[in-house]
Amino acid sequence: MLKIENLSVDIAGVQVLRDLSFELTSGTCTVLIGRNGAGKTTTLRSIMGLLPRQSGRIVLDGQDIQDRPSQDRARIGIGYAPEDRRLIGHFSIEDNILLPAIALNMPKDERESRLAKVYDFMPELVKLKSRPGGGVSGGQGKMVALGRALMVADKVLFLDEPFQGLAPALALDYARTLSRLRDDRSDLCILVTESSPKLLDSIADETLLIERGAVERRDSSAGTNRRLGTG
Ligand SMILES: Nc1ncnc2c1ncn2[C@@H]1O[C@H](COP(=O)(O)OP(=O)(O)OP(=O)(O)O)[C@@H](O)[C@H]1O
Repeated sequence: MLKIENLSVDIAGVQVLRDLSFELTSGTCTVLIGRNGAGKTTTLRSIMGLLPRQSGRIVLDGQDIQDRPSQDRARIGIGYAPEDRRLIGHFSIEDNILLPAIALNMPKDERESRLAKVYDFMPELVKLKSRPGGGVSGGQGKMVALGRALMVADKVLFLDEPFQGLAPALALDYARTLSRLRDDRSDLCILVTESSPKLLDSIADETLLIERGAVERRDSSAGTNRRLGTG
């Protein structure tokens, strides 16, 4: 379980996240919905340790991780696919997928067994593996970015606006892949950000709304929004 407690983050002297608190549970998919500029990317980047926080705790399976260096996030099992896919154009797709494992100095056996699991789960990546990173479409790139995040995502998977710019058929494929992942991986907390909830309605176990850097939980059964407590 990942717990975010009272996270506040300023960027350039402006408060962007305000006392944000929420929890992610293993085996579930949480969707963080918010309009442009609401703070979705800032939330993920802050949890990844890529932005400094003013206050707040980040607790993974009972351990405080907020003061650990950002490069430790992958080591402790958090996979992250940023909004811009960040594939390296002159590396092969396979090397792009392997990048976090290489960065962590993972032993070759482990790297290969993790890669085999990613290919098992996403066989469409096998066909692309020899292509250069710069030689795939936007939608294929999103799949590669998901595979790369899965290389290290033992506990948590963050996907930042994965549907943005995807054609409807590819978006449906991506949503199906996500749905399988949610069903297959009871050990994984999944957090997906989106500006529109439509595609994710069927796989969201919980939907959080973020507005001007503060989070609300949408209680779909009651049809109301409830501001999350700050304690
Ligand atoms: N580098 C920066 N400098 C100044 N302000 C920033 C910076 N990065 C983000 N912000 C501000 O922080 C707020 C939240 O931005 P963020 O990118 O987290 O939103 P978002 O919900 O992910 O939006 P989008 O859907 O457009 O990606 C916005 O008001 C944005 O202008």
